[in-house]
Amino acid sequence: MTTILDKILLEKKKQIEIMLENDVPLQEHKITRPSLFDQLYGTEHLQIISEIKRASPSKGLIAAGVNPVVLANAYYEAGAVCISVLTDTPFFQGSFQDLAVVSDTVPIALLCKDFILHKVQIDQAINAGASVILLIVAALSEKELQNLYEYATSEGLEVLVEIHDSIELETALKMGAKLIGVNNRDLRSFEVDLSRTTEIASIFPFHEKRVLISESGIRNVEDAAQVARYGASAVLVGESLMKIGDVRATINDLKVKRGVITP
Ligand SMILES: O=C(O)c1ccccc1NCC(=O)[C@H](O)[C@H](O)COP(=O)(O)O
Repeated sequence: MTTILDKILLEKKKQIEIMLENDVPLQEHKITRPSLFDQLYGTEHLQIISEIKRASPSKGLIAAGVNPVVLANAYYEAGAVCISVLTDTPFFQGSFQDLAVVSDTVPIALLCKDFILHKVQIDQAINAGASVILLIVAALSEKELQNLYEYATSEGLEVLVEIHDSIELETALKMGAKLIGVNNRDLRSFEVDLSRTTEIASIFPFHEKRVLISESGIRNVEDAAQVARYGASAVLVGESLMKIGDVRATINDLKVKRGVITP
């Protein structure tokens, strides 16, 4: 059966062909944004990676007309540790233009949230001002993952490696990932389950100086508290923040105290 992830990756390959034909060169760059890892490692309180998300395959339109500059400023002033910008257009209605305007607006860590399969996308992310990229274990072979990871870090980026189960955790650990995100959403079935984070947390090597991030499906302070209790350093939140009126109060509420417990 063809899943949504298969469809996204197929479309992404077509976009990569076009990017390669257009040959946009990597610009001279020096990444000066604060390190996401440094801010998350050992944090006492859960930190918030706030996402700009206009639409999604699971929810359709969320906030199509959002102004990314206004929202990025609100996230920054509310104390988000990082802003995640979805740059995929066909499925999320985002763009590298969104990333570039957010980059011009805020000085904090900036995540290019896309389905990266080729280094040309990493070049685009850098050109648009990202300091962090996402690599999804389920979308790449181990060799591709390693090559893209090494290329991104050699260009000064941090890499958030996204996993969904213990086998993918093994892959991420083997390649030396320091920032590891558990996606609570199954990208094939859309099912969201926060116990993905608690299960991974129970086998996560916190003592090895690695950071665990819980991604997707965080709707309220109870959800935040659940993943924080198990040692997550940050949550990546999209839809709930896009729909909420008071971003400042919500981000503040989500910054609950962390603790590492064994389930
Ligand atoms: O959000 C989706 O429907 C989706 C479907 C298929 C692949 C990826 C998808 N989302 C990307 C993300 O990882 C989320 O935008 C991010 O973690 C925030 O999730 P949420 O807070 O649940 O909006």
